[in-house]
Amino acid sequence: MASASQHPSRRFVIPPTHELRFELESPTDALSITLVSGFAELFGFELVQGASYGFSHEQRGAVWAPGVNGEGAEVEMSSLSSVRLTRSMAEVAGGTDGLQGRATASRELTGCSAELRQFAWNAPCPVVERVVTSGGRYADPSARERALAPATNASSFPPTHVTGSLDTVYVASESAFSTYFNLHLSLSRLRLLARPSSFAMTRDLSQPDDEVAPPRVLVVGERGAGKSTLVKMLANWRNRAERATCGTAKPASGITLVNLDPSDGLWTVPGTIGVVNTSSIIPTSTPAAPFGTSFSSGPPVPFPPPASSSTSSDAPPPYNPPINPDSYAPLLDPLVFFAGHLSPTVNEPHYDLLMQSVADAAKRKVDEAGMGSWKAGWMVDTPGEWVEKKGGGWERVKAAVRAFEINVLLVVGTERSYVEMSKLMSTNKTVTVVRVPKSDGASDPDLPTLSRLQSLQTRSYFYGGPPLTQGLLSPFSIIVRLSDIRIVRVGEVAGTHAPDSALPLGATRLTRDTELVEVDLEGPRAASEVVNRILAVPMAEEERDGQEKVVKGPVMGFVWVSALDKEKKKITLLSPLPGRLPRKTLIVGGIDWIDNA
Ligand SMILES: Nc1ncnc2c1ncn2[C@@H]1O[C@H](COP(=O)(O)OP(=O)(O)OP(=O)(O)O)[C@@H](O)[C@H]1O
Repeated sequence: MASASQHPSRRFVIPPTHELRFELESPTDALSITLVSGFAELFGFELVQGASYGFSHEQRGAVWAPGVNGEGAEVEMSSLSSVRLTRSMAEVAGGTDGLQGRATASRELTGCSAELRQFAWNAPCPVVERVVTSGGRYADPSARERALAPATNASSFPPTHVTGSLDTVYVASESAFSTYFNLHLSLSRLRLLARPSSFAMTRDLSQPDDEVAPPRVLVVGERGAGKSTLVKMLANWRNRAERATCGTAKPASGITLVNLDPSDGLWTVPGTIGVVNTSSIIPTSTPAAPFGTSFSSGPPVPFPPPASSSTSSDAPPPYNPPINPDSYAPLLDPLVFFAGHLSPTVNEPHYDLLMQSVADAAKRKVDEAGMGSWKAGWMVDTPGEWVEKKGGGWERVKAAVRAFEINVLLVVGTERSYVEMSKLMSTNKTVTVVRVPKSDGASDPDLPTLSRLQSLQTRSYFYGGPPLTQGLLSPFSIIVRLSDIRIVRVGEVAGTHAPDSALPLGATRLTRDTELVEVDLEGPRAASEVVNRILAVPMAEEERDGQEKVVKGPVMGFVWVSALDKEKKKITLLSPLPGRLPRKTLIVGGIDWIDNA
């Protein structure tokens, strides 16, 4: 095993309220940061001294020294090349032998110091073993052999080579985080002042409706302005404060987070929106799971899989999970809705229905979670397109303000957007429009990066990982008779029907955008419509609950179509769970994925 002393380190000093920004430029790069002394946090997640935090998959981030007791920070970085690792990156990164020594030395010199190490691995995702039980059947017998064969070096994890250098690391003096923290303090004050109405407390009709609402925040801003990061920081700060004050007698209450951007793929796969109530403090390690993961895809396996994965002498050693459990994305229990497309504009009527369903679900979650959660309010993250008037973005903002009973509209970024949003809300006296600056470190990833990330998110849903955040999952390949399922889409495929303006005078369209349209699985276009597509499994059962609930209700999970055999009238699906599909009706959208593991 490569020891820590083999990796020379560089140190950076972070003065109080400054940020150390880093950016992993290649999908094969990885980095670990160790806080050696002092106080520092990463997007609201406090770093523990001596513990090692890993980053992967083109993650960008910033270690912020909040300036506790006026102290700054010192950061040490190691840039490695062509070093051969024999154990997992996390284990090397987590090795504390050399680091503790530096910590002591460093603490004497300055208030805080941290250490950065960069790694790279050959394969972005680990494939150590896929377990096949009697419940799972492989359509192609060789697929089973392939799946059971030990992973080859070409696609192995742990990493075998370390290359590259940490070029994109710098200390930034202009940080927006102090402003963000002040915003958190203002929101905390609103939470303290919040009071349910006397009527709601007593159910006595003679009591007035004198509610003082908690902060219900809608965050808007251009793509890559740092909206999701801001939501995460505000949620982490709130949850840290709640944990610090609630004591041990009762569990900490959560805050409700809503994501309305289908391209984010926050908790499951891209193409979804959803809501979660959480008291977790969310770490940052990979953009594939920026807000934790959902366990709807099966239990994570945070321990090494059985030794069968390394029977051959060439096989890599078994997967070792990160030593530092704090770097795991926490398991959350989100309610997820399938929009089916990466942009809300593809089928707006359907998206609007889903947004209303998410709003109803958020209110229900808050009611169920108790007074602490009610006072925490909620934070709603939105797609970047919404700051633009063209494309109906502003209409969506207004609709979201109504649906989520928003009282704080947070504009991240330009003054122009702030002025426009203020005008938009000028008639709504209950909404306060607040502008916060965009962090210079936040930026919109380019399209290839985005599509790599979206593919990784889908892969993580089925297989688990990425390695620094989660254990390994074992999806099943199942074969289903075409007569046993009904694949539907919501509305016609975009672009295949004439616009309303082109219809003859007085004529209306036969299929509405919110109606289920069955895909003819034996028709000539069937393969192009479903193969390599993600299908959502709705919670509602079409025959029992009706179409409407399928269209606007939440989903219980996803399967992926790997093959369609029209002659044998069978379809092959990759499913997180073995056995029969829980629903006959499956919803297809436009989310493609190739399983190139
Ligand atoms: N201060 C910072 N330093 C370095 N990187 C940052 C900083 N703030 C945000 N980032 C990074 O910038 C990228 C974009 O941030 P984020 O996803 O929060 O933006 P967004 O506005 O939600 O984007 P979108 O509209 O595409 O969802 C992310 O990779 C995030 O980690």
